[in-house]
Amino acid sequence: MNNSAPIVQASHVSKSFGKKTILDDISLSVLPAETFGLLGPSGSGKTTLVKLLTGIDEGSKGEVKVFGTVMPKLSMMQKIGYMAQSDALYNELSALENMQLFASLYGIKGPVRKKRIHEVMDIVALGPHLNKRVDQYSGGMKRRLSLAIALLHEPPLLVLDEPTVGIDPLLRQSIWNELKALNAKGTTILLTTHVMDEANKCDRLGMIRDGKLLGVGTPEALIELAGQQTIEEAFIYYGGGQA
Ligand SMILES: Nc1ncnc2c1ncn2[C@@H]1O[C@H](COP(=O)(O)OP(=O)(O)OP(=O)(O)O)[C@@H](O)[C@H]1O
Repeated sequence: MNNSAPIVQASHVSKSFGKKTILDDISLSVLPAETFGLLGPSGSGKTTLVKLLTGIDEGSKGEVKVFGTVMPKLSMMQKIGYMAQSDALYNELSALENMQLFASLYGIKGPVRKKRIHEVMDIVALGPHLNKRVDQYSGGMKRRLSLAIALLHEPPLLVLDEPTVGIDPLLRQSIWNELKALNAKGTTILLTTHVMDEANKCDRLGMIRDGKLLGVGTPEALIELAGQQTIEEAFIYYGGGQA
């Protein structure tokens, strides 16, 4: 694989549940060290697509490659940090115990484990709450802990499903700063959002509605091509409506 080869490549991917088509012939590439945002309303198929791209689920048609490997492939989990939309946390354990559990799954041990846990908990501003049980965490704190777990094994690809839902604006800004710092160090980020101002922070966007990819490009290019002023207007335009 050369340096500019896509990190994620979806070719003509479709997914149906029964007779219902949820994703319809989606092709897209995520490039090294970019933040690629999947923007779409609730129910448009973002989570379903992300699950296919991470190999959690398999498409009905088409092919997904991550780092040049055809998915799904279990061993790729070492290279992917995945933050699901619903938090996969052990509520009766403390944050620290949750982190230790996930660290051991990734083979991170000893002093490295301790250092890394403190690093990622600082990123999400949960350092002072390390020993608190997760069932005493707020919804936003659980989101932040899930993000910290996704960052734990320093994966070269981060896949984040609605990472900043329920997080206050100040912390959201600092998480975005961190995501951009990770980009600068070479980490590739694929995230989903339905928030327009977050979409503007992505290097490139894929606009998705009713399981169809309406357009892919930089926010500026998508706005300009649509002859509109904002991402929101461009989204309506690509969806066939009047902005
Ligand atoms: N296992 C499943 N069986 C049947 N239908 C499903 C299944 N999973 C998802 N769907 C349907 O697929 C569609 C897309 O769902 P998906 O969760 O991918 O959307 P989304 O864009 O992530 O929405 P949200 O932002 O609300 O999470 C929805 O209509 C949903 O009901």
